[in-house]
Amino acid sequence: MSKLAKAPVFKPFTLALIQLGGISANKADNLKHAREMILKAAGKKPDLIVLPECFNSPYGHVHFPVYAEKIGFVPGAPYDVAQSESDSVKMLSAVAKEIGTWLVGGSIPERDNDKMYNTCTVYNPQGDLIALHRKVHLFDIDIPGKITFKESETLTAGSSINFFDTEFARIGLGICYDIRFPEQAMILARQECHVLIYPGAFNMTTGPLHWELLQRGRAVDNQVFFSMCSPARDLTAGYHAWGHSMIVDPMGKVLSEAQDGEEIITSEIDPQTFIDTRAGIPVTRQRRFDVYPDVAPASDK
Ligand SMILES: O=C(O)CCC(=O)C(=O)O
Repeated sequence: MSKLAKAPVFKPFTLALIQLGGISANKADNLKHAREMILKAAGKKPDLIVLPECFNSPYGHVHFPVYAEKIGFVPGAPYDVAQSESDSVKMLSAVAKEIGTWLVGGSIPERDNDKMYNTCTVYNPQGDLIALHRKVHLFDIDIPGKITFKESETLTAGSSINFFDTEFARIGLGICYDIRFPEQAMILARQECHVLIYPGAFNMTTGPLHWELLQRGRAVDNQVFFSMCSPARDLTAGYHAWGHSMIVDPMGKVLSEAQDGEEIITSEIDPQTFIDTRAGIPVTRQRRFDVYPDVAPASDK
């Protein structure tokens, strides 16, 4: 791994999550509504806006191939949005530029040759597509009588850990089921991320028990801010999302939480909490790499 660039100085900022409702079978309508909600969120003057997992498509195997878009992003290379074949990328880029705000574009089904991914794209306030994360851990679960889902029937897993730098923080990315793998969050934290953002869509079985627990757990383990943004619950849809989009601080305190309908929530992200947590409970300096293997990036050793 090449040496990591130094993380930006962590500065106060406002984070907004859009718990998007009304995701229908019509992609153009979904993009139009997402755009309207981004404009509405911008009225709260946030520095960073987040959309939920699978925001342009209903969630399900039958839908992924129909809604999948070619993005063609190559990490480290400039991306020309004007040449993009993705309507979602074009909309997100244009609206990020229009409002002059950082935007984490939830996720969409992405097609790359014969493979499909669950993919999150990130835009700077100039509208440039600057980062992309493909869900690393596919949602394959089977809880008899409750929920069976196998994303791997149609999707391919991503194979990289991703973060991006803003002028106020280093922000790590994951998508939904990725949260169940503490290693991913731990590596992002070791790569000096201050805030981890995972668009997600838990369900009515695992949501009530695990949604908050996992976010508070990852926040406390890593002493970072942690946030998941869900679609609103729609009982007429095939997949019933849990909702409850949430922002958690490094002490594990829930700063803001949505209910289950369409809603925009915001929180002030205060670096002092990050500093105080790490000073008061100094686990970042108490690790016993003599007892267990180090997971820090090789370049840091
Ligand atoms: O882990 C869970 O319980 C839900 C995960 C999920 O819905 C997803 O990855 O899309």
